[in-house]
Amino acid sequence: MKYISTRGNAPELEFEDVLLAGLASDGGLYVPKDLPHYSLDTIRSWRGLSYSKLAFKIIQPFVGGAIDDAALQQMLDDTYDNFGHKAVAPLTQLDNNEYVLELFQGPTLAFKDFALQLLGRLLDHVLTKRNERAVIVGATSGDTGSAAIEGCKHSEFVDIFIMHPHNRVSEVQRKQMTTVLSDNVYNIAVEGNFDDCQNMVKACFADQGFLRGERRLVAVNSINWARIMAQVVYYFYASLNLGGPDRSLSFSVPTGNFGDIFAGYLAKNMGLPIDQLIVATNKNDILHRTISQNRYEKHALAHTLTPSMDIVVSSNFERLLFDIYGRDGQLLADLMTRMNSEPVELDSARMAKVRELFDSHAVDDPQTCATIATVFAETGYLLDPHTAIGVVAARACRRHSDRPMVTLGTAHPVKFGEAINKAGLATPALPHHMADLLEREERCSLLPNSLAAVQAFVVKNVFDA
Ligand SMILES: Cc1ncc(COP(=O)(O)O)c(C=O)c1O
Ligand SMILES: N[C@@H](CCOP(=O)(O)O)C(=O)O
Repeated sequence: MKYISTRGNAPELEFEDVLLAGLASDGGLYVPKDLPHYSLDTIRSWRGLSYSKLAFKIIQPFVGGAIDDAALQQMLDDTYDNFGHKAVAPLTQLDNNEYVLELFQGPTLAFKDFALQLLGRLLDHVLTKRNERAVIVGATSGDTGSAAIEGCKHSEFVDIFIMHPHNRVSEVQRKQMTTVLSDNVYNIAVEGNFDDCQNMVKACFADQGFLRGERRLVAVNSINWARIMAQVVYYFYASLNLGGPDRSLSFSVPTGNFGDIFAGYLAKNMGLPIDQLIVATNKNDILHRTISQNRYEKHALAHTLTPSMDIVVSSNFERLLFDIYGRDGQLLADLMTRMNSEPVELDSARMAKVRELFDSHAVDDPQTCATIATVFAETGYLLDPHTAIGVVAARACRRHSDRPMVTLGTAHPVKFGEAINKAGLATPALPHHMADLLEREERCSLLPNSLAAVQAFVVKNVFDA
Protein backbone atom coordinates (compact mmCIF):
# COMPACT_ATOMS: atom_id res chain seq x y z
CA MET A 1 0.00 0.00 0.00
CA LYS A 2 1.31 3.43 -0.96
CA TYR A 3 0.53 6.68 0.85
CA ILE A 4 0.38 10.16 -0.65
CA SER A 5 0.30 13.63 0.86
CA THR A 6 -2.83 15.77 0.70
CA ARG A 7 -0.69 18.66 -0.57
CA GLY A 8 0.74 16.68 -3.47
CA ASN A 9 4.36 17.66 -3.00
CA ALA A 10 5.91 15.05 -0.71
CA PRO A 11 7.33 11.62 -1.51
CA GLU A 12 4.98 8.64 -1.73
CA LEU A 13 5.67 6.36 1.22
CA GLU A 14 5.06 2.77 2.30
CA PHE A 15 3.38 2.01 5.63
CA GLU A 16 6.52 1.80 7.77
CA ASP A 17 7.67 5.27 6.71
CA VAL A 18 4.21 6.73 7.07
CA LEU A 19 4.04 5.39 10.60
CA LEU A 20 7.27 7.18 11.41
CA ALA A 21 6.64 10.32 9.34
CA GLY A 22 3.88 12.23 11.14
CA LEU A 23 3.27 15.27 8.99
CA ALA A 24 4.33 15.06 5.32
CA SER A 25 7.30 17.20 4.28
CA ASP A 26 5.00 19.55 2.30
CA GLY A 27 2.89 20.17 5.43
CA GLY A 28 0.12 17.83 4.26
CA LEU A 29 -1.29 14.66 5.80
CA TYR A 30 -0.72 11.17 4.46
CA VAL A 31 -3.65 9.15 3.09
CA PRO A 32 -3.73 5.82 1.23
CA LYS A 33 -3.27 6.21 -2.51
CA ASP A 34 -5.99 3.59 -3.05
CA LEU A 35 -8.50 2.55 -0.45
CA PRO A 36 -9.44 -1.15 -0.21
CA HIS A 37 -13.09 -1.83 -1.04
CA TYR A 38 -15.02 -4.85 0.25
CA SER A 39 -18.15 -6.48 -1.14
CA LEU A 40 -21.12 -7.10 1.13
CA ASP A 41 -20.31 -10.84 0.92
CA THR A 42 -16.82 -10.24 2.24
CA ILE A 43 -18.04 -7.99 5.04
CA ARG A 44 -20.75 -10.54 5.89
CA SER A 45 -18.09 -13.24 6.17
CA TRP A 46 -16.52 -11.26 9.03
CA ARG A 47 -19.59 -11.70 11.26
CA GLY A 48 -18.75 -13.29 14.58
CA LEU A 49 -15.06 -12.46 14.51
CA SER A 50 -13.53 -11.25 17.76
CA TYR A 51 -12.49 -7.59 17.80
CA SER A 52 -8.81 -8.34 17.26
CA LYS A 53 -9.46 -10.81 14.43
CA LEU A 54 -11.69 -8.25 12.69
CA ALA A 55 -9.01 -5.61 13.29
CA PHE A 56 -6.54 -7.84 11.46
CA LYS A 57 -8.82 -8.10 8.42
CA ILE A 58 -9.13 -4.33 8.19
CA ILE A 59 -5.64 -3.23 9.23
CA GLN A 60 -3.51 -5.82 7.39
CA PRO A 61 -4.05 -4.35 3.88
CA PHE A 62 -3.01 -0.92 5.16
CA VAL A 63 0.18 -2.35 6.64
CA GLY A 64 0.84 -3.96 3.28
CA GLY A 65 3.36 -6.61 4.33
CA ALA A 66 5.56 -4.25 6.37
CA ILE A 67 4.90 -6.46 9.41
CA ASP A 68 4.46 -10.18 9.04
CA ASP A 69 0.92 -11.43 9.60
CA ALA A 70 1.60 -13.45 12.74
CA ALA A 71 3.40 -10.54 14.42
CA LEU A 72 0.60 -8.14 13.47
CA GLN A 73 -2.11 -10.46 14.79
CA GLN A 74 -0.13 -10.87 18.03
CA MET A 75 0.09 -7.10 18.47
CA LEU A 76 -3.64 -6.78 17.90
CA ASP A 77 -4.41 -9.59 20.36
CA ASP A 78 -2.12 -8.04 23.00
CA THR A 79 -3.66 -4.60 22.46
CA TYR A 80 -7.31 -5.59 22.74
CA ASP A 81 -6.89 -8.34 25.36
CA ASN A 82 -5.89 -5.52 27.68
CA PHE A 83 -9.29 -3.84 27.46
CA GLY A 84 -11.67 -4.03 30.40
CA HIS A 85 -14.59 -5.64 28.55
CA LYS A 86 -14.54 -8.95 26.70
CA ALA A 87 -16.39 -7.40 23.76
CA VAL A 88 -13.72 -4.62 23.63
CA ALA A 89 -16.25 -2.17 22.15
CA PRO A 90 -19.62 -3.15 23.67
CA LEU A 91 -22.91 -1.63 22.54
CA THR A 92 -25.34 -0.29 25.12
CA GLN A 93 -28.93 0.34 24.11
CA LEU A 94 -30.52 3.64 25.20
CA ASP A 95 -33.79 3.41 23.33
CA ASN A 96 -35.45 1.74 20.38
CA ASN A 97 -32.71 1.50 17.72
CA GLU A 98 -30.52 3.92 19.68
CA TYR A 99 -27.13 2.79 20.97
CA VAL A 100 -23.88 3.96 22.52
CA LEU A 101 -20.73 2.19 21.30
CA GLU A 102 -18.54 2.15 24.39
CA LEU A 103 -15.06 3.02 23.25
CA PHE A 104 -13.76 3.71 26.74
CA GLN A 105 -12.95 0.23 27.99
CA GLY A 106 -9.22 0.61 27.34
CA PRO A 107 -6.57 1.35 29.98
CA THR A 108 -6.97 5.17 29.88
CA LEU A 109 -10.76 5.20 29.53
CA ALA A 110 -11.14 6.98 26.17
CA PHE A 111 -11.42 5.93 22.53
CA LYS A 112 -7.81 6.98 21.96
CA ASP A 113 -6.73 3.65 23.43
CA PHE A 114 -7.94 1.78 20.35
CA ALA A 115 -5.26 3.34 18.21
CA LEU A 116 -2.61 4.42 20.68
CA GLN A 117 -2.11 1.15 22.54
CA LEU A 118 -1.55 -0.39 19.09
CA LEU A 119 0.63 2.51 17.90
CA GLY A 120 3.04 1.99 20.83
CA ARG A 121 3.47 -1.63 19.77
CA LEU A 122 3.83 -0.79 16.07
CA LEU A 123 6.49 1.81 16.85
CA ASP A 124 8.46 -0.53 19.08
CA HIS A 125 8.34 -3.24 16.42
CA VAL A 126 9.58 -0.98 13.63
CA LEU A 127 12.15 0.93 15.71
CA THR A 128 13.61 -2.33 17.07
CA LYS A 129 13.97 -3.63 13.54
CA ARG A 130 15.69 -0.42 12.45
CA ASN A 131 17.63 -0.07 15.69
CA GLU A 132 16.56 3.57 15.90
CA ARG A 133 15.45 5.81 18.74
CA ALA A 134 12.69 8.34 18.18
CA VAL A 135 11.30 11.43 19.85
CA ILE A 136 7.55 11.87 20.08
CA VAL A 137 6.15 15.37 20.43
CA GLY A 138 2.39 15.34 20.87
CA ALA A 139 -0.43 17.72 21.74
CA THR A 140 -3.44 16.84 23.81
CA SER A 141 -6.66 18.37 25.02
CA GLY A 142 -6.66 15.56 27.56
CA ASP A 143 -7.15 12.08 26.14
CA THR A 144 -4.55 11.54 23.41
CA GLY A 145 -1.84 12.39 25.93
CA SER A 146 -2.64 9.77 28.53
CA ALA A 147 -3.28 7.06 25.92
CA ALA A 148 0.00 7.83 24.13
CA ILE A 149 1.94 7.88 27.39
CA GLU A 150 0.39 4.58 28.45
CA GLY A 151 1.30 3.08 25.07
CA CYS A 152 4.94 4.22 25.20
CA LYS A 153 5.86 4.36 28.89
CA HIS A 154 7.85 1.12 28.79
CA SER A 155 9.48 1.71 25.41
CA GLU A 156 13.27 1.68 25.17
CA PHE A 157 13.04 3.31 21.76
CA VAL A 158 11.10 6.52 22.34
CA ASP A 159 11.17 9.62 24.49
CA ILE A 160 7.70 11.08 24.62
CA PHE A 161 6.88 14.76 25.20
CA ILE A 162 3.21 15.63 25.59
CA MET A 163 1.93 19.21 25.70
CA HIS A 164 -1.41 19.98 27.26
CA PRO A 165 -3.09 23.38 27.80
CA HIS A 166 -2.29 24.46 31.36
CA ASN A 167 -5.36 24.22 33.64
CA ARG A 168 -7.59 23.25 30.71
CA VAL A 169 -7.78 19.48 31.05
CA SER A 170 -9.78 17.76 33.77
CA GLU A 171 -8.06 16.74 37.00
CA VAL A 172 -8.35 13.04 36.18
CA GLN A 173 -6.97 13.60 32.66
CA ARG A 174 -4.03 15.62 34.02
CA LYS A 175 -3.20 13.08 36.68
CA GLN A 176 -3.43 10.20 34.20
CA MET A 177 -0.56 11.88 32.35
CA THR A 178 1.52 13.53 35.03
CA THR A 179 1.65 10.62 37.46
CA VAL A 180 3.47 8.39 34.98
CA LEU A 181 7.01 8.81 36.26
CA SER A 182 8.90 6.72 33.67
CA ASP A 183 12.25 8.22 32.62
CA ASN A 184 11.17 8.53 28.96
CA VAL A 185 7.94 10.45 29.68
CA TYR A 186 7.81 14.27 29.80
CA ASN A 187 4.64 16.25 30.43
CA ILE A 188 4.54 19.90 29.47
CA ALA A 189 1.76 22.24 30.59
CA VAL A 190 1.69 25.04 28.02
CA GLU A 191 0.44 28.52 28.86
CA GLY A 192 -1.92 28.44 25.89
CA ASN A 193 -4.76 26.38 24.44
CA PHE A 194 -4.89 23.07 22.53
CA ASP A 195 -4.53 24.78 19.15
CA ASP A 196 -1.30 26.41 20.36
CA CYS A 197 -0.01 22.96 21.36
CA GLN A 198 -1.11 21.41 18.06
CA ASN A 199 0.50 24.26 16.07
CA MET A 200 3.77 23.67 17.91
CA VAL A 201 3.67 19.96 17.04
CA LYS A 202 3.23 20.86 13.37
CA ALA A 203 5.98 23.49 13.60
CA CYS A 204 8.35 20.87 15.07
CA PHE A 205 7.72 18.68 12.00
CA ALA A 206 8.48 21.61 9.71
CA ASP A 207 11.73 22.25 11.62
CA GLN A 208 13.13 18.83 12.48
CA GLY A 209 16.67 20.24 12.53
CA PHE A 210 16.18 20.96 16.22
CA LEU A 211 16.82 17.22 16.77
CA ARG A 212 20.24 17.70 15.10
CA GLY A 213 19.65 14.90 12.62
CA GLU A 214 20.25 12.45 15.48
CA ARG A 215 16.69 11.48 16.31
CA ARG A 216 13.57 10.89 14.27
CA LEU A 217 10.45 12.89 15.16
CA VAL A 218 7.26 10.81 15.37
CA ALA A 219 3.62 11.88 15.83
CA VAL A 220 1.04 10.33 18.10
CA ASN A 221 -1.73 12.75 17.14
CA SER A 222 -4.18 11.83 14.45
CA ILE A 223 -1.97 13.49 11.85
CA ASN A 224 -0.30 10.04 12.04
CA TRP A 225 -2.16 7.82 9.56
CA ALA A 226 -1.85 4.76 11.83
CA ARG A 227 -4.20 6.46 14.31
CA ILE A 228 -6.98 6.72 11.73
CA MET A 229 -6.41 3.23 10.37
CA ALA A 230 -7.03 1.63 13.77
CA GLN A 231 -10.20 3.68 14.32
CA VAL A 232 -11.86 2.37 11.13
CA VAL A 233 -12.26 -1.04 12.76
CA TYR A 234 -14.94 -0.19 15.31
CA TYR A 235 -17.34 1.14 12.68
CA PHE A 236 -17.30 -2.31 11.05
CA TYR A 237 -17.53 -4.00 14.46
CA ALA A 238 -20.62 -1.99 15.48
CA SER A 239 -22.31 -2.64 12.16
CA LEU A 240 -21.62 -6.38 12.22
CA ASN A 241 -23.11 -6.54 15.71
CA LEU A 242 -26.28 -4.75 14.60
CA GLY A 243 -27.20 -6.78 11.53
CA GLY A 244 -24.71 -5.20 9.11
CA PRO A 245 -23.92 -5.24 6.34
CA ASP A 246 -27.49 -6.26 5.51
CA ARG A 247 -28.92 -3.15 7.06
CA SER A 248 -27.32 0.24 7.12
CA LEU A 249 -26.84 2.24 10.27
CA SER A 250 -25.88 5.78 11.28
CA PHE A 251 -23.18 7.14 13.56
CA SER A 252 -23.10 10.29 15.62
CA VAL A 253 -19.52 11.21 16.46
CA PRO A 254 -18.42 13.73 19.12
CA THR A 255 -15.93 15.67 17.03
CA GLY A 256 -12.86 17.82 17.67
CA ASN A 257 -9.93 17.10 15.38
CA PHE A 258 -12.18 15.24 12.87
CA GLY A 259 -10.07 12.07 13.16
CA ASP A 260 -12.72 9.77 14.56
CA ILE A 261 -15.46 10.71 12.10
CA PHE A 262 -12.98 10.65 9.22
CA ALA A 263 -12.39 6.98 10.11
CA GLY A 264 -16.17 6.47 9.74
CA TYR A 265 -16.11 8.14 6.33
CA LEU A 266 -13.34 5.73 5.30
CA ALA A 267 -15.35 2.74 6.55
CA LYS A 268 -18.22 3.89 4.32
CA ASN A 269 -15.89 4.27 1.34
CA MET A 270 -14.55 0.78 2.03
CA GLY A 271 -18.02 -0.63 1.46
CA LEU A 272 -19.72 -0.53 4.86
CA PRO A 273 -23.39 0.51 4.48
CA ILE A 274 -23.54 3.69 6.57
CA ASP A 275 -26.54 5.95 6.31
CA GLN A 276 -25.71 9.14 8.22
CA LEU A 277 -22.43 10.39 9.67
CA ILE A 278 -23.19 13.15 12.15
CA VAL A 279 -20.55 15.66 13.22
CA ALA A 280 -21.41 16.53 16.83
CA THR A 281 -19.54 19.56 18.20
CA ASN A 282 -19.53 21.65 21.34
CA LYS A 283 -19.47 25.47 21.22
CA ASN A 284 -16.25 25.23 19.24
CA ASP A 285 -18.39 24.65 16.21
CA ILE A 286 -16.33 25.63 13.16
CA LEU A 287 -17.22 22.32 11.48
CA HIS A 288 -20.93 22.68 12.20
CA ARG A 289 -20.87 26.25 10.83
CA THR A 290 -18.99 25.07 7.76
CA ILE A 291 -21.43 22.25 7.06
CA SER A 292 -24.64 24.13 7.88
CA GLN A 293 -23.78 27.65 6.64
CA ASN A 294 -20.91 27.03 4.22
CA ARG A 295 -18.65 29.36 6.14
CA TYR A 296 -15.29 28.14 7.43
CA GLU A 297 -14.29 30.86 9.88
CA LYS A 298 -12.11 30.61 12.96
CA HIS A 299 -13.62 32.00 16.16
CA ALA A 300 -11.79 32.38 19.48
CA LEU A 301 -11.62 29.13 21.43
CA ALA A 302 -14.38 28.65 24.02
CA HIS A 303 -13.66 26.68 27.20
CA THR A 304 -16.44 24.16 27.75
CA LEU A 305 -17.39 21.23 29.95
CA THR A 306 -16.13 19.00 27.11
CA PRO A 307 -12.47 20.06 27.18
CA SER A 308 -11.28 17.25 24.90
CA MET A 309 -13.26 18.86 22.07
CA ASP A 310 -12.06 22.42 22.77
CA ILE A 311 -10.35 22.69 19.40
CA VAL A 312 -10.64 25.44 16.78
CA VAL A 313 -8.81 23.95 13.80
CA SER A 314 -9.65 20.31 13.08
CA SER A 315 -6.55 18.82 11.46
CA ASN A 316 -8.21 15.90 9.71
CA PHE A 317 -10.76 18.02 7.86
CA GLU A 318 -7.91 18.46 5.38
CA ARG A 319 -8.03 14.74 4.62
CA LEU A 320 -11.72 15.04 3.71
CA LEU A 321 -11.19 18.18 1.64
CA PHE A 322 -8.50 16.36 -0.31
CA ASP A 323 -11.17 13.96 -1.57
CA ILE A 324 -13.73 16.72 -2.07
CA TYR A 325 -11.17 18.58 -4.24
CA GLY A 326 -10.64 15.55 -6.45
CA ARG A 327 -7.34 14.66 -4.76
CA ASP A 328 -5.65 17.66 -6.38
CA GLY A 329 -2.77 18.47 -4.01
CA GLN A 330 -2.02 21.89 -5.45
CA LEU A 331 -5.65 23.03 -5.19
CA LEU A 332 -5.72 21.78 -1.65
CA ALA A 333 -2.45 23.43 -0.64
CA ASP A 334 -3.86 26.77 -1.86
CA LEU A 335 -7.13 26.19 -0.04
CA MET A 336 -5.35 25.35 3.23
CA THR A 337 -3.31 28.55 2.98
CA ARG A 338 -6.53 30.54 2.55
CA MET A 339 -8.30 28.70 5.36
CA ASN A 340 -5.49 29.56 7.71
CA SER A 341 -5.83 33.26 7.11
CA GLU A 342 -9.39 34.19 6.10
CA PRO A 343 -13.00 32.93 6.18
CA VAL A 344 -13.63 30.56 3.26
CA GLU A 345 -16.73 29.36 1.42
CA LEU A 346 -16.64 26.21 -0.72
CA ASP A 347 -18.21 26.35 -4.17
CA SER A 348 -21.75 24.99 -4.21
CA ALA A 349 -20.98 21.65 -5.90
CA ARG A 350 -18.26 20.81 -3.37
CA MET A 351 -20.41 21.97 -0.48
CA ALA A 352 -23.25 19.78 -1.71
CA LYS A 353 -20.89 16.81 -1.66
CA VAL A 354 -19.86 17.56 1.94
CA ARG A 355 -23.53 17.83 2.94
CA GLU A 356 -24.35 14.57 1.18
CA LEU A 357 -21.75 12.89 3.39
CA PHE A 358 -22.24 14.62 6.75
CA ASP A 359 -24.92 16.09 8.99
CA SER A 360 -23.90 18.30 11.88
CA HIS A 361 -25.11 19.78 15.13
CA ALA A 362 -23.56 21.97 17.86
CA VAL A 363 -24.42 21.56 21.53
CA ASP A 364 -23.79 23.97 24.41
CA ASP A 365 -22.92 23.14 28.03
CA PRO A 366 -26.46 23.46 29.49
CA GLN A 367 -27.85 21.07 26.84
CA THR A 368 -24.97 18.69 27.48
CA CYS A 369 -25.69 18.58 31.21
CA ALA A 370 -29.45 18.36 30.68
CA THR A 371 -28.93 15.33 28.43
CA ILE A 372 -26.65 13.60 30.93
CA ALA A 373 -29.38 14.11 33.57
CA THR A 374 -32.29 13.02 31.33
CA VAL A 375 -30.62 9.91 29.96
CA PHE A 376 -29.59 8.92 33.49
CA ALA A 377 -33.15 9.44 34.77
CA GLU A 378 -34.64 7.44 31.88
CA THR A 379 -32.16 4.58 31.68
CA GLY A 380 -29.77 4.68 34.65
CA TYR A 381 -26.90 5.05 32.16
CA LEU A 382 -24.30 7.73 32.86
CA LEU A 383 -22.99 9.46 29.74
CA ASP A 384 -19.70 11.31 29.68
CA PRO A 385 -20.28 14.89 28.45
CA HIS A 386 -18.61 14.32 25.05
CA THR A 387 -20.82 11.31 24.43
CA ALA A 388 -23.84 13.33 25.59
CA ILE A 389 -23.11 15.82 22.80
CA GLY A 390 -23.17 12.89 20.39
CA VAL A 391 -26.54 11.75 21.73
CA VAL A 392 -28.07 15.23 21.38
CA ALA A 393 -26.80 15.50 17.79
CA ALA A 394 -28.01 11.97 16.97
CA ARG A 395 -31.51 12.83 18.14
CA ALA A 396 -31.54 16.20 16.35
CA CYS A 397 -30.25 14.95 12.99
CA ARG A 398 -31.73 11.46 12.75
CA ARG A 399 -33.58 10.77 9.50
CA HIS A 400 -34.71 7.12 9.88
CA SER A 401 -36.08 5.89 13.19
CA ASP A 402 -36.18 2.30 11.87
CA ARG A 403 -32.40 2.11 11.40
CA PRO A 404 -29.86 1.82 14.20
CA MET A 405 -28.31 5.09 15.35
CA VAL A 406 -25.02 4.61 17.16
CA THR A 407 -23.36 7.38 19.15
CA LEU A 408 -19.66 6.82 19.74
CA GLY A 409 -19.07 6.75 23.50
CA THR A 410 -15.71 8.46 23.41
CA ALA A 411 -14.82 8.62 27.10
CA HIS A 412 -15.74 7.29 30.53
CA PRO A 413 -17.74 9.75 32.68
CA VAL A 414 -15.30 9.38 35.57
CA LYS A 415 -12.87 11.57 33.66
CA PHE A 416 -15.25 14.56 33.65
CA GLY A 417 -16.57 15.02 37.18
CA GLU A 418 -17.35 18.73 36.73
CA ALA A 419 -19.90 18.10 33.99
CA ILE A 420 -21.42 15.14 35.81
CA ASN A 421 -21.82 17.21 39.00
CA LYS A 422 -23.31 20.11 37.03
CA ALA A 423 -25.85 17.61 35.70
CA GLY A 424 -26.82 17.07 39.34
CA LEU A 425 -25.22 13.62 39.58
CA ALA A 426 -22.39 12.09 41.56
CA THR A 427 -19.09 11.30 39.86
CA PRO A 428 -18.62 7.53 39.74
CA ALA A 429 -15.69 5.89 41.51
CA LEU A 430 -12.41 5.51 39.65
CA PRO A 431 -11.94 2.00 38.30
CA HIS A 432 -9.82 -0.38 40.35
CA HIS A 433 -6.59 0.02 38.34
CA MET A 434 -6.51 3.74 39.04
CA ALA A 435 -8.30 3.92 42.40
CA ASP A 436 -5.44 5.89 44.02
CA LEU A 437 -4.83 8.14 40.97
CA LEU A 438 -5.61 11.41 42.74
CA GLU A 439 -3.05 10.72 45.49
CA ARG A 440 -0.20 9.76 43.14
CA GLU A 441 2.90 11.98 42.77
CA GLU A 442 2.91 14.25 39.68
CA ARG A 443 5.71 15.41 37.40
CA CYS A 444 5.11 18.16 34.84
CA SER A 445 6.91 21.25 33.53
CA LEU A 446 5.11 24.53 32.94
CA LEU A 447 6.36 26.29 29.79
CA PRO A 448 5.36 29.49 27.99
CA ASN A 449 3.45 29.27 24.72
CA SER A 450 6.68 29.37 22.72
CA LEU A 451 8.06 26.96 20.15
CA ALA A 452 11.63 27.89 21.09
CA ALA A 453 10.96 27.09 24.75
CA VAL A 454 9.38 23.73 23.91
CA GLN A 455 12.15 22.73 21.49
CA ALA A 456 14.83 23.77 24.01
CA PHE A 457 13.09 21.64 26.66
CA VAL A 458 13.02 18.62 24.33
CA VAL A 459 16.67 19.06 23.33
CA LYS A 460 17.81 19.45 26.93
CA ASN A 461 16.06 16.27 28.01
CA VAL A 462 16.96 14.17 24.98
CA PHE A 463 20.60 15.15 24.56
CA ASP A 464 21.80 16.61 27.85
CA ALA A 465 20.05 14.39 30.38
C1 LIG B 1 -13.54 12.24 24.73
C2 LIG B 1 -13.34 12.76 23.34
N1 LIG B 1 -14.39 12.84 22.53
C3 LIG B 1 -14.26 13.29 21.27
C4 LIG B 1 -13.05 13.73 20.78
C5 LIG B 1 -12.99 14.21 19.36
O1 LIG B 1 -12.38 13.27 18.51
P1 LIG B 1 -11.68 13.74 17.18
O2 LIG B 1 -10.61 14.71 17.59
O3 LIG B 1 -11.11 12.52 16.56
O4 LIG B 1 -12.71 14.41 16.37
C6 LIG B 1 -11.92 13.67 21.61
C7 LIG B 1 -10.57 14.11 21.19
O5 LIG B 1 -10.15 14.08 20.11
C8 LIG B 1 -12.06 13.14 22.90
O6 LIG B 1 -11.00 13.01 23.69
N1 LIG C 1 -9.14 15.42 21.79
C1 LIG C 1 -7.77 15.13 21.61
C2 LIG C 1 -7.06 16.20 20.85
C3 LIG C 1 -5.97 15.63 20.01
O1 LIG C 1 -6.53 15.04 18.91
P1 LIG C 1 -5.85 13.88 18.10
O2 LIG C 1 -6.94 12.90 17.88
O3 LIG C 1 -5.36 14.52 16.87
O4 LIG C 1 -4.71 13.29 18.87
C4 LIG C 1 -7.17 14.83 22.98
O5 LIG C 1 -7.92 14.41 23.83
O6 LIG C 1 -6.00 15.00 23.20
